[in-house]
Amino acid sequence: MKKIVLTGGGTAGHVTPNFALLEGLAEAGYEIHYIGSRNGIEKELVRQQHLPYHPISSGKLRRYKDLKNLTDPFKVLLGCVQAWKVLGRIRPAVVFSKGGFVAVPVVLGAWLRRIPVVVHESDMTPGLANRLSQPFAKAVCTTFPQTLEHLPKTKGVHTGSPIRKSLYQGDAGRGREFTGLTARRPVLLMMGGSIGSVKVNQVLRALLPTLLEEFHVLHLCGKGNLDDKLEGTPGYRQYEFIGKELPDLLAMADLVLSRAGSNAISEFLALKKPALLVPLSAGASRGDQILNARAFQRDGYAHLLQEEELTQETLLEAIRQLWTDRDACIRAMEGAPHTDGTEKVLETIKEYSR
Ligand SMILES: CC(=O)N[C@H]1[C@@H](OP(=O)(O)OP(=O)(O)OC[C@H]2O[C@@H](n3ccc(=O)[nH]c3=O)[C@H](O)[C@@H]2O)O[C@H](CO)[C@@H](O)[C@@H]1O
Repeated sequence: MKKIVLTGGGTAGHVTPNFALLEGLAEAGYEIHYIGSRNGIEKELVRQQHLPYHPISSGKLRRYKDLKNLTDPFKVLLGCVQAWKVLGRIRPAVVFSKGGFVAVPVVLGAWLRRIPVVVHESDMTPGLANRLSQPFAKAVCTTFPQTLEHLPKTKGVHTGSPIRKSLYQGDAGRGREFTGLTARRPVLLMMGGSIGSVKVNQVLRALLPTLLEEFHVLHLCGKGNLDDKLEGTPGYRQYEFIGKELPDLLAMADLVLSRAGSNAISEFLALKKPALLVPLSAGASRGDQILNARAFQRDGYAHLLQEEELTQETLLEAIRQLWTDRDACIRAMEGAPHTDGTEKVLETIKEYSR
């Protein structure tokens, strides 16, 4: 039986797109394995998918410091040896990497074993792990067409972002049952990226008394960010991270307030959810979310509020403005050329499997 090793981790955005491929890979006859870190978010997410999980050592994730992401060279080297060994046991036909720091040793291990590697880059410009992986990959799939400019002509393939099928199967009724918010009122879903956003959380929470007069608010606030004082607030529900109920919560949502992580915004586009994006500032990141959000704003799929301009007043005004422009946003998204990269990524993987 043909085998495939999936890898990627550190934040959910480097993991969840892999899951969109599972059904198609199984249909194509691949036995699927996952290599991830010992303690990263990918471990628990992959366990929920019941896939064989092979943990390796990986350099510490020091976010936003670019090269320092890989400053633990010993652990990275150990990870390479471990990945090389695991790959020798599994002997996959191909490795698919969704990036993130754990992916680099796996890509190197695969290259040493002459196993073809396909990488996927979600952001407009390639992240550090993918920049390091690119020379060892046969192909680099991209969410945005503009990313091809940053890649060798022979390797870049614009595919779009793979979207999990389950996201299309959400049911608002089930969501209302789960949240207990049964009254008919517009629903604002706030998603701060897979780890939440302390900054947006604070402003949103300060604004709640006003917002709750107009909306129900579902708040995905990130691990460790629950606010006990707000438990029981009528019309408001907070969750650290939502797993299998996410499709139902998205189905309930009329508007989304979100960071501009590439996978999250690709999901809003695929589901035609008008979004107000507050991208992570360039000071706190390499600025990828700003580029993502600008592209979405330009195409009319979302509204943009810069973090530097985020106050209770601007947030309230921007939410109200999006509510007014909701139909125009949905129309723009309905006209988007293609919004789900699953099939194209699967084709690329099959093409390069040995
Ligand atoms: C802080 C940071 O480094 N962010 C980066 C990270 O974002 P991050 O890891 O937050 O990834 P995204 O926002 O792209 O995706 C988040 C994923 O988590 C899922 N989700 C989220 C909340 C929840 O409760 N349940 C759930 O399932 C979303 O549906 C989505 O699939 O990787 C992205 C893709 O490389 C980049 O664009 C972001 O800039």
